[in-house]
Amino acid sequence: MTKCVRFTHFVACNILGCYVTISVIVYGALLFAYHAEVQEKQKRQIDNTIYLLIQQIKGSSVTSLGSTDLSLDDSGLFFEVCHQLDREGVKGIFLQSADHYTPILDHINKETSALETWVYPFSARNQSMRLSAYVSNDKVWRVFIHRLLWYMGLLFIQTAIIYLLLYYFVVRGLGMAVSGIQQELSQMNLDDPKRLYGNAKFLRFLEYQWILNGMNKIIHGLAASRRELSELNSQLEEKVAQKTQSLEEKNMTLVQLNKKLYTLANTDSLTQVYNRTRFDLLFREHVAMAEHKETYLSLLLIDLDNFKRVNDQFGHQVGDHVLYVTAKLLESVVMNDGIVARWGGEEFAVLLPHIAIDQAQHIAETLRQHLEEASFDDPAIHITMSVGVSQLLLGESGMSLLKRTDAAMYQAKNTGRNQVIVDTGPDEKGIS
Ligand SMILES: Nc1nc2c(ncn2[C@@H]2O[C@H](COP(=O)(O)OP(=O)(O)OP(=O)(O)O)[C@@H](O)[C@H]2O)c(=O)[nH]1
Repeated sequence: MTKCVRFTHFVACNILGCYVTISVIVYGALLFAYHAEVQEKQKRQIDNTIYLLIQQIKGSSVTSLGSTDLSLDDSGLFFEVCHQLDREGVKGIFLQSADHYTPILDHINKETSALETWVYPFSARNQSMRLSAYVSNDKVWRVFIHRLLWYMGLLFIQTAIIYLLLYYFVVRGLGMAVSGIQQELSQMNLDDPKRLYGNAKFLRFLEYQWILNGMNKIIHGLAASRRELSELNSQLEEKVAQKTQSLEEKNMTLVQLNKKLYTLANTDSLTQVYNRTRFDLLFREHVAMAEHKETYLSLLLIDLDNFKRVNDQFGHQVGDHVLYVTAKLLESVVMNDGIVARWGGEEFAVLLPHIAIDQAQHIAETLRQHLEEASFDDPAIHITMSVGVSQLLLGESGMSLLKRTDAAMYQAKNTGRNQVIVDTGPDEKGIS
């Protein structure tokens, strides 16, 4: 808005400048004409004065204006006219004969006798003389300057009125022109831009149309860019979503593979119970925990009896199946009370945290009975187990526990198989 006002000033100043220049020229011409008119008027006035004076003094009628013929006899009259004109402020007085043109002003103010001396040469020649006079420049200039001031005042007032009118109409016009656009812009929706029409009153001005066209171009350009940007954005979002989905799928696959890897690393592939590596780790952890918290920890080591015969008699595949069924049987009996692992070959280990040796013995006996009674695909298959049972003693190492349990298991093997041998400590051993 400030810029508009400055522009208004610019326009107003230019128009006013032209107006003032033209006015000065017009007023100058008027003044020039007036000057000539004043001079003419003054001349007529002087002539009139001279005429009246002569009439008054001479008492006779004079026919011509502007010049007065005087005879020598009128020399007295002549002096009186001269003095009277002098009093009126007439500066230039000329005495003119047929061949002579003499300014006599200076002589008027001198002694009358001197003037008479000066005039007499004319009278001696007995010529008629013509008296001419003009008004002093000072008087003309006074009138002229008065008129000039008057014109200047008039010019000033006109300029001020025009300036105010211009200012009012231009500012108001610009305001109205802009407010039309402003209103349309405030309701503009860049997703579906309408064409700007502005204020209809100002459409006949080219500049206004140029501005509107320019703005319409910019707005439509903006809307097009916005649409492109939005399309690119949605494409980008789609791509990101696709990538994310693919990454999630890969991640899922990775998690599953990781799980598989973990299972493979920790599980025996045939029996699907923990393998020896995993069991060793769990065994160390539970021994440490039991020592630390002083809780029970019992261990069963199981060896299938005469398993070689099963292999030899029914084949390795059947042997494998028997191993698998045995592992499932162990798991079903132990459930969450312990950890079942394949110790190696046809041997299994069962770790029983928080379980004392009596209960461990009971579990071992249950296992033994279940396997003894178990039936396989071929009814001819009959399998039993020898079990060694022991409990971690206070201050005992894991290795010692293993050795004692292993020894108990071998004892069960060597003393008839299909039995449970309990190792309660360094001194005592029990058979069930
Ligand atoms: N089918 C099969 N057989 C196995 C597997 N691992 C070990 N064996 C067999 O288990 C048998 C173990 O035989 P031995 O060490 O003589 O023991 P045993 O025949 O059970 O005799 P005792 O232990 O003295 O009662 C061998 O024949 C091995 O081949 C296995 O994963 N699958």
